[in-house]
Amino acid sequence: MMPFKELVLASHNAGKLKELQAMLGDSVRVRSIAEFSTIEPEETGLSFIENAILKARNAARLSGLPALADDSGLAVDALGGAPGIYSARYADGQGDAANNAKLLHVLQGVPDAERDAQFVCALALVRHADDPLPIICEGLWHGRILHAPRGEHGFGYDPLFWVPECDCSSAELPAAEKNQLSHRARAMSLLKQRLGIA
Ligand SMILES: O=P(O)(O)OP(=O)(O)OP(=O)(O)OC[C@H]1O[C@@H](n2cnc3c(O)ncnc32)[C@H](O)[C@@H]1O
Ligand SMILES: [Mg+2]
Repeated sequence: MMPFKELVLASHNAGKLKELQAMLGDSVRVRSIAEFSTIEPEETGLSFIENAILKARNAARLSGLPALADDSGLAVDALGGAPGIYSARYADGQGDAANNAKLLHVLQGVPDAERDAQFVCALALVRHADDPLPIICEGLWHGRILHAPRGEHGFGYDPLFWVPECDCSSAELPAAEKNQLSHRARAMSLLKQRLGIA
């Protein structure tokens, strides 16, 4: 049993919200942070975990509810792990298409064998804004950066992320399949185990 009936999802990203909601199912009543505020907190942490905690605390403070936050991104080996925690801001806040264009540009001429990457997801759950023991779960998804976008599903960097085990990009995977395999799916599966709702 989920230890509470209701929680707020601390994300302003529609793609993430859809995936998280699908993964949580009806285990808990999910509220959106958009009901409480449209202002996004500054992500000042140096790690996915710090940023996830910061977003969860902010949402719990605004809503008075337990809060679940997701901080995620793409770490490219050839770029020393960039864009990493800066994935959303890679092209200075110009959005997904600009982020993808920049990534393709900086990887121009890099051969397939050197295009390994992983999606990273850190989930943080706080019971209240000052929770001294947030629950943290992480998930990784290994793949490779394509030379051109493929597929229409998903969001963010999905059209550039080749998934070797599926022989397609993550934007070519139907939502239900991505939600079984992704970095977010792995982190959520661990969270459900921790909460005893697996
Ligand atoms: O912080 P919130 O409000 O949750 O929304 P955000 O979009 O700013 O989220 P992050 O700060 O965690 O940044 C995540 C970045 O990584 C990308 N990303 C994360 N998960 C992804 C996925 O499953 N598929 C494609 N791109 C993903 C996403 O597009 C963003 O550019
Ligand atoms: Mg963000």
